[in-house]
Amino acid sequence: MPASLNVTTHSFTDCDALARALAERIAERLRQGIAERGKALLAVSGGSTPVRFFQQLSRIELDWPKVQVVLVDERWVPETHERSNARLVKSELLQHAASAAHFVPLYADAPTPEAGMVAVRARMAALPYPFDAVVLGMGTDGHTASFFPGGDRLPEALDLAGTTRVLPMRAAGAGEPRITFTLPALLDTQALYLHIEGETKRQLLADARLGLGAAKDYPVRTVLTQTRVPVAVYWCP
Ligand SMILES: O=C(O)[C@H](O)[C@@H](O)[C@H](O)[C@H](O)COP(=O)(O)O
Repeated sequence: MPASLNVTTHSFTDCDALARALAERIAERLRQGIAERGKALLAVSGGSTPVRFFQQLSRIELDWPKVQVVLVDERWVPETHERSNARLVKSELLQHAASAAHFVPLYADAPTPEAGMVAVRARMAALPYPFDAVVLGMGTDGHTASFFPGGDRLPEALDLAGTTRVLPMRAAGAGEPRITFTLPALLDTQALYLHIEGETKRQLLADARLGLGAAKDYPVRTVLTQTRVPVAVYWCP
């Protein structure tokens, strides 16, 4: 499949409409997973962008007890920390109808991601892959998940031939140490979404897709140019 055909863009004039449409799309995927195999697995991103989408999805009725939710990446901080993605998922997504879903954290109570890795790997190995849906975000430095420019394990995380599912990641732009699903692990999915908002990110993504200037080295480019799974970009201004 030519790379250009692998990416479709869904543009919305208002971000609430995007959140509703994406939530409905993901709910449909989860329902399909439950219908086909009695359970569903969803991976979501942290950061600030997904809040409205989480709020919409949390109110959609479906068989939530059969849904397991994970994060594509996590900052290595306890759930009580304001930068914890788990905290965000619990307060914005696992509410209302979705409070019956089962959240599986990427964080373990250990001082470093390396020290917690055995526990986290075992937890993640027990999940029912493939994902029914993976929803990525993107930073203005071109990172997605914890695939940060200059990340200490970036080549390993992006290696499509790799077999490791989760990795620690450290990078100057990442703040605290992180833990992230690798790209091949995230591509083990029925459907892949990239949710971005704002003109800056739209332009950056376009540049990354075409490999223009500095954007040719942005980690998100590897997601856009892979041909294993189509990418549905959801964008609003
Ligand atoms: O933990 C995280 O930071 C995320 O999972 C990360 O990959 C996020 O999707 C981007 O940084 C976008 O973040 P914003 O939505 O805050 O711009």
